[in-house]
Amino acid sequence: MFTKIATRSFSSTSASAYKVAVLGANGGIGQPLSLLLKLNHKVTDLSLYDLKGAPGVAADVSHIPTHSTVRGYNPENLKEALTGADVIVIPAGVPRKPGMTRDDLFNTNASIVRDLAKAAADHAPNAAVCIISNPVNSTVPIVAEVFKSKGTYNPKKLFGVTTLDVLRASRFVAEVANTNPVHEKVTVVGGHSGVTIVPLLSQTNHKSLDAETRDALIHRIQFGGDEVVQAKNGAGSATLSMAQAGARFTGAVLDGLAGENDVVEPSFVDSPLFKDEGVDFFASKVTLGTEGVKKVHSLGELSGHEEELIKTAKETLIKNIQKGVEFVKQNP
Ligand SMILES: NC(=O)C1=CN([C@@H]2O[C@H](COP(=O)(O)OP(=O)(O)OC[C@H]3O[C@@H](n4cnc5c(N)ncnc54)[C@H](O)[C@@H]3O)[C@@H](O)[C@H]2O)C=CC1
Ligand SMILES: O=C([O-])CC(=O)C(=O)O
Repeated sequence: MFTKIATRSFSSTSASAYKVAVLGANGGIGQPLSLLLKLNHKVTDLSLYDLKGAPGVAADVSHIPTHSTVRGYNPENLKEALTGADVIVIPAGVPRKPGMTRDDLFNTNASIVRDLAKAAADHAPNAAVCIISNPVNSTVPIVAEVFKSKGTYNPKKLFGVTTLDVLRASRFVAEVANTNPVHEKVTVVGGHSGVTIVPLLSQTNHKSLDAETRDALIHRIQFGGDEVVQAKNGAGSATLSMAQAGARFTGAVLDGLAGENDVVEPSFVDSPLFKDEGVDFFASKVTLGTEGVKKVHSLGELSGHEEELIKTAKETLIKNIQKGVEFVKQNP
């Protein structure tokens, strides 16, 4: 069979030439994420950093013949890893084991994310920063506080990556409705843990599911991470699906930076939607542009049931966000 291979031309002066740094690149997410980013033609400089092992991942990934340079860095070269980065993706930190909540990761991951945020603020203050490390509802506010303390906070350039919830929603809704998940688009809003994850099924073609089916579907989307944690049985949490989610979200940020039109993905961002109620960060659809966040979309029309879910999500989010802010105040 003859397969037509698409050819593209590249120029080193192209407006679509970006340095992307992955912090935690030797991890379960970091490795496949680095692979997928090597396949993104907008990434011309892929910078892989970890406490150890990143040079090995870089050597491996660098043999893939796409038009990018790949370099691996150990802690003594963190500055070099970050300098000139347009986008920084952070999957550094420990994952869950069965029986743990994402919040149980706070004690370990808060300081990891704080320290990486300090380095990012010092060496790449204009980069878009995409946070994967859990608990996202708290680690994103931690990064914001660190950048504020250094006078470099740009709310348009900080993102909590909630794309895995979007992928799961597409997959799980398709399983219930017996449709092709590729065509299922579900907006997921709120945050990234349990009840803070709110899929807006009323805005899909599946608004008339009976209450029992709907509730089971929503529960599966909210607790999809637990399915993987339990199946991996102590060996970690989602890595491969998360790498795909992270690559998709990073790709969308790059598309936005490159000035492409109508780049829209849900993300947990510094949001005006519920600030007057004390919820400073909230995930909703975001249009991505050359300066990062171009527009934070409102939630649109909600069912009464979704209104209730959002109310519950906000109560937990306020506490999760406050915990991150307090952590930086107490442990600057
Ligand atoms: N946002 C989301 O949807 C998801 C988030 N996660 C979170 O992503 C994080 C990473 O998960 P995995 O890759 O499975 O864990 P992992 O343990 O396999 O990898 C983590 C990597 O981070 C590195 N690391 C630790 N401290 C570091 C530091 N100070 N600087 C640089 N690198 C450092 C480790 O050396 C390791 O290579 C966890 O917190 C997990 O909960 C996981 C799945 C989905
Ligand atoms: O469940 C976890 O701990 C990892 C995660 O965030 C997810 O899979 O959504």
